[in-house]
Amino acid sequence: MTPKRKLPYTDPTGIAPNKRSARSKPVVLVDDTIPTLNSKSTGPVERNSPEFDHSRPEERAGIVQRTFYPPEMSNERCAQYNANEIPRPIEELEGAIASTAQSRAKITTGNAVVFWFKRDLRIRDNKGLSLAGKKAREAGIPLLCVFVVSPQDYQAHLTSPARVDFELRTLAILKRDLAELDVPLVVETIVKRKKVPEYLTGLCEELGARHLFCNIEYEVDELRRETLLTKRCLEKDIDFSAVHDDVVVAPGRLKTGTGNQYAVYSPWFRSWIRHVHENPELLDEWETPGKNPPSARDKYEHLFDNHIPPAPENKKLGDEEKERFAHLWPAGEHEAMGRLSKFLNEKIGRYQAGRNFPASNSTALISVHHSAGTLAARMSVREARNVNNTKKLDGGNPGIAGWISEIAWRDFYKHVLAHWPYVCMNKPFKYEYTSIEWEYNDDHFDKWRNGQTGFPIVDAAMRQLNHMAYMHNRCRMIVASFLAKDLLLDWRLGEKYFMEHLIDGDFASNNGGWGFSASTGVDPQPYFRIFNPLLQSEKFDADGEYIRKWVPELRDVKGKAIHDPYGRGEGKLAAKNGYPKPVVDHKICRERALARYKAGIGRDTA
Ligand SMILES: Cc1cc2nc3c(=O)[nH]c(=O)nc-3n(C[C@H](O)[C@H](O)[C@H](O)COP(=O)(O)OP(=O)(O)OC[C@H]3O[C@@H](n4cnc5c(N)ncnc54)[C@H](O)[C@@H]3O)c2cc1C
Repeated sequence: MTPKRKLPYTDPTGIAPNKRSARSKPVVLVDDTIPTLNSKSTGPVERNSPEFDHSRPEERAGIVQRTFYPPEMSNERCAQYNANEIPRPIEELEGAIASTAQSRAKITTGNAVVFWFKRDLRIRDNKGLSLAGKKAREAGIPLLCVFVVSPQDYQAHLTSPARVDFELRTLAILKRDLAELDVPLVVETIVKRKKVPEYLTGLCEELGARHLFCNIEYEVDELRRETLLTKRCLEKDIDFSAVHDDVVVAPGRLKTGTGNQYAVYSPWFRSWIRHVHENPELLDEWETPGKNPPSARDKYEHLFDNHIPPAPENKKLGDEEKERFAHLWPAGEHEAMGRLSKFLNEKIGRYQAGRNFPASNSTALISVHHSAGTLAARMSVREARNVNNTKKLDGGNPGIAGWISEIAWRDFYKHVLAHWPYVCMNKPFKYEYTSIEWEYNDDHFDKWRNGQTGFPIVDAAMRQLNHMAYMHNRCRMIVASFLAKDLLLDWRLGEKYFMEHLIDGDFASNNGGWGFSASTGVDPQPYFRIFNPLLQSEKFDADGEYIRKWVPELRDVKGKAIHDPYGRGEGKLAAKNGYPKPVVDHKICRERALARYKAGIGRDTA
């Protein structure tokens, strides 16, 4: 192990130690005195000492959830993935699909075809469902659908209660729509996530189904589960088909001239555009399944009777929250289509000019639908192209081209996740940044999450998140940068908080966004480019409209002082209304972050 050096420390509060109040006293977020699962020593060890077990704070802060996962992966193993020395979960799944293809093709149809819904909660333009429907129609047998509620998966994936509620509301709509096609939707709660494959094979056996279809999810656990299912199903004479649907272009299809994966968005995007132009069928709509034979109603009456369960105990919302989220985020694919058409008809032309300004209401507010799969990304790109004056995805109206390029970001981050699977195992894409010394300061983290940092743009954004389970993209970047660079808190604390609160929480996009902001991700932006929250605020919320909406204590602050009331002569008014002073000094923090990043990176590359 490389010896840890003492790190330069500058107090970011800018207050002399003897003048610090109890409020600014740092409190560790993790308890260093409790021995860890893999620690040999029993007493506390200095963070900078060579014996310090770096997995401890991560585990105690709940970043590495040891109930479900092993300790943090080593840099050596990340390097092995990058050197193609160990197979990636996506390669294992694709390998299992290919190696079983011949045997699976010989399986004759049984009494029914089953489709397993996951994060693809729609009937329209759903590839896996469409293929399942086609198989059933050709064999003249019914299509049956299933969704598994897995409380452990919700816990392991940090799914927010708002999102669980959205999914359950969507399932009720989906069940009703499928019933109109005489297709039942079974919604079953399986407490232990490891039991899901067994439940699915058991269900197929019980129903006499020999074909099970689903769409692929790109997180590691899910890819491994589907690999296992491919083999287990075959042992039971069931053909399990997992297909690419969540993205426009499947991961692994775009390669650089030297045959490598792209790790930078711009060249990847040019390649994505070229690929879709050359393969326009990628945007074609998948056929909606037809009606089941009339006998299905009677035969599967018990399946139609099945009810949508309430949210699991650990993901329940209060009554007021339930009402608020149902009002803000109506569920289901009809709502998604309605939102999409309204955006395309009324707003997309202004998208490029307005998308960075949080008060301008210029974006589609559609991410929850892409994320829960109530809307296919493919459908969004196709419909946007259809309202343009060219078939070129990167031409014509700049608003349309710009919007399509944002959806491409979503594809990009899924490609990154599939090719660099360790990002799903708590490691940064730039794994050599693992040794950066992060803070685990309770007080700072509390202020950040509650919108009490004294930086108006940061506080407005965090309050938007806490109220709406959503935050504008520009603000996501600002608060993420503030957490990682100004507070120097472990960026994974912020990543986790986002997942636990966003209704549109999506592992790949969230991880990608946090990696971008903390400079630990795929983006080539160097760590020394640090967002200045004041400049961001002045540039993207010049009139303070967004701040005034979310921070009522500052509603009466006039002019430019809204961005920094204590620094611009409105401190008295802010203090009278209970608005806090800045928790840190940005200039000092900037220097501290530069030193820490430099030291951390140096430590691992030394
Ligand atoms: C730190 C951070 C965390 C994020 N976490 C998530 C997340 O958990 N889930 C999520 O869906 N998005 C996430 N994003 C991306 C982005 O902020 C949201 O997708 C966007 O704000 C959604 O609003 P909209 O639907 O109005 O987007 P629009 O601007 O209308 O964009 C259209 C669609 O394109 C996709 N998209 C847009 N921007 C991005 C982007 N930067 N990365 C990936 N996809 C994008 C979304 O599906 C979005 O619905 C994150 C960004 C950052 C910086």
